[in-house]
Amino acid sequence: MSLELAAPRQSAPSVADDGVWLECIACSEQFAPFDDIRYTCDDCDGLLEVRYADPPTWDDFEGRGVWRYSAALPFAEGVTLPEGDTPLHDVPRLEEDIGVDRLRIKHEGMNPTGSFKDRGMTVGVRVAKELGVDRLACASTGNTSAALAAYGARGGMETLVLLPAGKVAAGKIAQASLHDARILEVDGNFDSCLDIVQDLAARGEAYLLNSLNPFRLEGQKTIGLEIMEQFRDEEGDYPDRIVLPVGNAGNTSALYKCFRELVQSGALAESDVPKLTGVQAEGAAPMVEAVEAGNDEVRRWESVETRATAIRIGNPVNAPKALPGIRNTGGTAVAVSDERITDAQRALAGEGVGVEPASAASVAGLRKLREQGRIAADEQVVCLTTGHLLKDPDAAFEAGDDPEPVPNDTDAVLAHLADD
Ligand SMILES: Cc1ncc(COP(=O)(O)O)c(C=O)c1O
Ligand SMILES: N[C@@H](CCOP(=O)(O)O)C(=O)O
Repeated sequence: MSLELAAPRQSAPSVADDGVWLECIACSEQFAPFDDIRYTCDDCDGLLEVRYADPPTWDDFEGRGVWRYSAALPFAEGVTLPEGDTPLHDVPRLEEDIGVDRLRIKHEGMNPTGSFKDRGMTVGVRVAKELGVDRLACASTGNTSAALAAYGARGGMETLVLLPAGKVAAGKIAQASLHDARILEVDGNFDSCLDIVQDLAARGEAYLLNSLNPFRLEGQKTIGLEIMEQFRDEEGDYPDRIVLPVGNAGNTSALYKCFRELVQSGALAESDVPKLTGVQAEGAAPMVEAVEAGNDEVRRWESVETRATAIRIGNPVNAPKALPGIRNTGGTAVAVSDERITDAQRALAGEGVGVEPASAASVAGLRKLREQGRIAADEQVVCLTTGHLLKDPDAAFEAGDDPEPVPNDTDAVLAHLADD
């Protein structure tokens, strides 16, 4: 395994604010974190990362939720609902059925707005306040818009969300609507919505809070910190592998950064870093294509389709951060059919864990990789489930059984039950 992780601690450059700065992952140019609004490098347009002179160790964390990890974040507190502290479920039947030594489900659908995006928004909206911006904006397949709307409302700020028309699950639009976001439905896919939001941001019309914003990923990094602490406390060890759905590849990037910082601070041995394993739907799998072909760049897919609308994404903007994360941790990537996703959604529901289709992709991917022999039976695995079942009620109805009409009479109900 070549982690390229253990870069020595850096002393803070002159641009740093309280030991925090932004650094381009392509050309290493450094920037002050809050003197100006930027999402990418001024010089080469590369992706930016938040860097710390002093990444923390386990003893530096106290409290609960995302802000337990404030020592690993740019601020001590944020605009909170609060978020994080999500369950790590055991799923014994699924574990046995798939055939791994341990299987745990980190259910991010249990965040306040029902997805992991809340972890990013609590930090991102805090940064927006620091920068003094007026209007927050995002492109979204649904969950980002729900989270932005809620956290924007919490922070008393104006929010604007651009959604691909007809391709966003009902629960998510309902959330954005009630939390008072201005919702624009674009006649295009998610990737074209993001192109427009990037243009608006470049023209100074809005502060972009998609995962291209490096501060969003700082909040999402806490998924990794929580998994490592919870798994270690319950199993006495760290997981061998984390399997997660991939859309814009923000979580893959955030988890990789989490592990790099833990190794940097001495909190984690390189050999204990879990293998990051990404799963995409077959109809929207540009990252899988790049991993399988050994490419350093991801080709944009202009046409994408999957029932898992949350990961219906053809141009993962965080690919330059996420591809090294998968490769350097010894992970892999796999594409799964919509049928496999629905089967996994049912299997999780059968263990009491209700997730939306994109979330079930992680379990579908794990099963496929086990069937192919690409994951060993002795592995301890955490699957990330990213959004709650109620986000997409239509998909839940399609995957579940139909209600049975019965007369308004107890004997008739008993007769109906006996009929089976
Ligand atoms: C429910 C859900 N799962 C997975 C993803 C993919 O996450 P990422 O974009 O961080 O790869 C998204 C959104 O992108 C999502 O909304
Ligand atoms: N699934 C996402 C797509 C946008 O991803 P982001 O992490 O870049 O905001 C969504 O819910 O909109």
